Amino acid sequence: MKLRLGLPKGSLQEATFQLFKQAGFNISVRSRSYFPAVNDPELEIVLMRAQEIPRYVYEGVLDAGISGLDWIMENEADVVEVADMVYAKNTPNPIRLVIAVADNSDIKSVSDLNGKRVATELVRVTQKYLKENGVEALIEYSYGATEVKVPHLVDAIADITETGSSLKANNLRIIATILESTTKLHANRSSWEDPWKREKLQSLAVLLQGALRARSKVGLKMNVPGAMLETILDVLPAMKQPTISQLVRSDWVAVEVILEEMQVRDLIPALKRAGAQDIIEYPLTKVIP
Ligand SMILES: Nc1ncnc2c1ncn2[C@@H]1O[C@H](COP(=O)(O)OP(=O)(O)OP(=O)(O)O)[C@@H](O)[C@H]1O
Ligand SMILES: O=P(O)(O)OC[C@H]1O[C@H](OP(=O)(O)OP(=O)(O)O)[C@H](O)[C@@H]1O
Ligand SMILES: [Mg+2]
Repeated sequence: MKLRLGLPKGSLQEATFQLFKQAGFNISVRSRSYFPAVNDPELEIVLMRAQEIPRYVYEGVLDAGISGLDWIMENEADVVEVADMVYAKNTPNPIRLVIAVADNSDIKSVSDLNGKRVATELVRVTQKYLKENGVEALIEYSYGATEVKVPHLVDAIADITETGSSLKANNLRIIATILESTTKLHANRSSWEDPWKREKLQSLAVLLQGALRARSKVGLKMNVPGAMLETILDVLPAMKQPTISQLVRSDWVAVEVILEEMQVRDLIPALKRAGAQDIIEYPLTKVIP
């Protein structure tokens, strides 16, 4: 038995392959081949455009796939969300589909878009949003490079923003957010009813989400004189229950804790001051709660 899984070519490809590698799946693509090899005989991977994956999952050509919520909605694909995975092309954050106009435009809010031209790759989602806001605008499909069309070709665009650099480079100003989108592992409804496929998808989800969760965390280990232990425990973040182990033939203990990487910069000097020694920090590959 094999699970047929669609992975996105394009913006999400690199980030997705890296995540799979961290989760234990090595995917290798030969140039121009859309069926990459993977070190799991139970997976058959197909590389496709993220725009189309939800539709093929819905139709059952694929058992499951990875694409953004934006394309699941644009395709109106009735699929099962197996896992929400918050990563994008460049950052570990959600992306937004926004409406933007030229910095110096008279358009201040969505209601000013009546009768205006709007270019977007996500025509249906944009149309629905404007309709809900009582706006009638001319929405045209854009094949990409959408930002450059303002102000000469269109009055506004609805486009994805992640770091904001494309908007900034083209002197655009956001007037509304249509939706926030994250990357979804999603499945075909009948594939999800198949016990083997469901279990395979759930295992995949645990590994992928475990890998994502591990990215912002690190492990910290140190040796502490027994007498200093209470002071050290006061310094460590209150929410954590550190593991304490006795060092052989000594009254020292080893203290181990997993925490947010962001906390470490302040913590290590404080631990040192409080008497900890041999402090080591190590990266984590997976964290499964
Ligand atoms: N910075 C980003 N810009 C655009 N899409 C992004 C970004 N980060 C993540 N995504 C997600 O990637 C998917 C789009 O992927 P895909 O690669 O098929 O299109 P694309 O990036 O427009 O391709 P291309 O590179 O040919 O323009 C969407 O589901 C979107 O949510
Ligand atoms: O906020 P940012 O970090 O700048 O990312 C957003 C940009 O990335 C995507 O473009 P893509 O690379 O897919 O090119 P395209 O416009 O040709 O589709 C998206 O359509 C935006 O243009
Ligand atoms: Mg694009």
